[in-house]
Amino acid sequence: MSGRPLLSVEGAHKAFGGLVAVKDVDFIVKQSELIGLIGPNGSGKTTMMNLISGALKPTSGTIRLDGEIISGAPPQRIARQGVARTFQLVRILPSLSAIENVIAGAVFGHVRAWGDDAYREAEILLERVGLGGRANVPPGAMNYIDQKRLELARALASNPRLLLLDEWLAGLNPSELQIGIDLIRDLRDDGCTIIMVEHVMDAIRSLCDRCIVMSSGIKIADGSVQDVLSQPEVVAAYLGEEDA
Ligand SMILES: Nc1ncnc2c1ncn2[C@@H]1O[C@H](COP(=O)(O)OP(=O)(O)OP(=O)(O)O)[C@@H](O)[C@H]1O
Repeated sequence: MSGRPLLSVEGAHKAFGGLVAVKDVDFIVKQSELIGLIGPNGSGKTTMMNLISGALKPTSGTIRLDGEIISGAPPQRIARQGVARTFQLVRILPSLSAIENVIAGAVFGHVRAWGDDAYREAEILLERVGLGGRANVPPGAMNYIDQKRLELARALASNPRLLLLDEWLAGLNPSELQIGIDLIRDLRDDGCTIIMVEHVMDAIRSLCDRCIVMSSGIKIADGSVQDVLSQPEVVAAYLGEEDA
């Protein structure tokens, strides 16, 4: 992948008291890459996403977005700088309609849009994620995959430079999973830069340019999916895990 570096993580370290969740992790994500961040349960993947999005401040280390330091900044500032995310447990505003949720993403994000412009863009995004014609539906009346689609549309509404997907495919049935994979593939093909934390290995295999493997807070592998998944240390880390 020949793009320029968009995200650089240098010596990222996060301790919760005596527990080190992320230990001196370094990696670079280039423009338009789709990176899988994988590893066994409790290996530090979500903590790493939280360090990038600003939900957590690193104990030490530096994270840069397009050369600018973002580590330690509040999450709303990092969102404005162009990092959008979805959460392991869907977070949408239940009292707002679908389209209002998407507009909220546009208002607080990287490329801010207001009024009619925001409405039109939100309609396009709803269409894009497969929710065309459902602008006025309250999220509570949607099934799980549609809520996931909505959260993705909200994240995309800010026109992010970097999209973080935290187990976005979790909990989908096999046919929904294929829809979800196709949707992420479309984003990738449009040049979106994405880090996806995922346990669904078929999705990692079919979507990712590269994957980074964490185990006990340490980055143990970084490379093409095929190479990484055949490394003995990675196999050992997954031993006993369902997806190994
Ligand atoms: N806020 C917190 N306070 C204390 N410990 C935490 C906190 N957040 C995470 N941890 C611990 O840090 C370690 C890494 O957790 P993390 O959620 O980052 O792992 P993960 O790889 O995302 O796991 P999973 O795949 O199960 O979601 C775990 O031991 C977890 O219990």
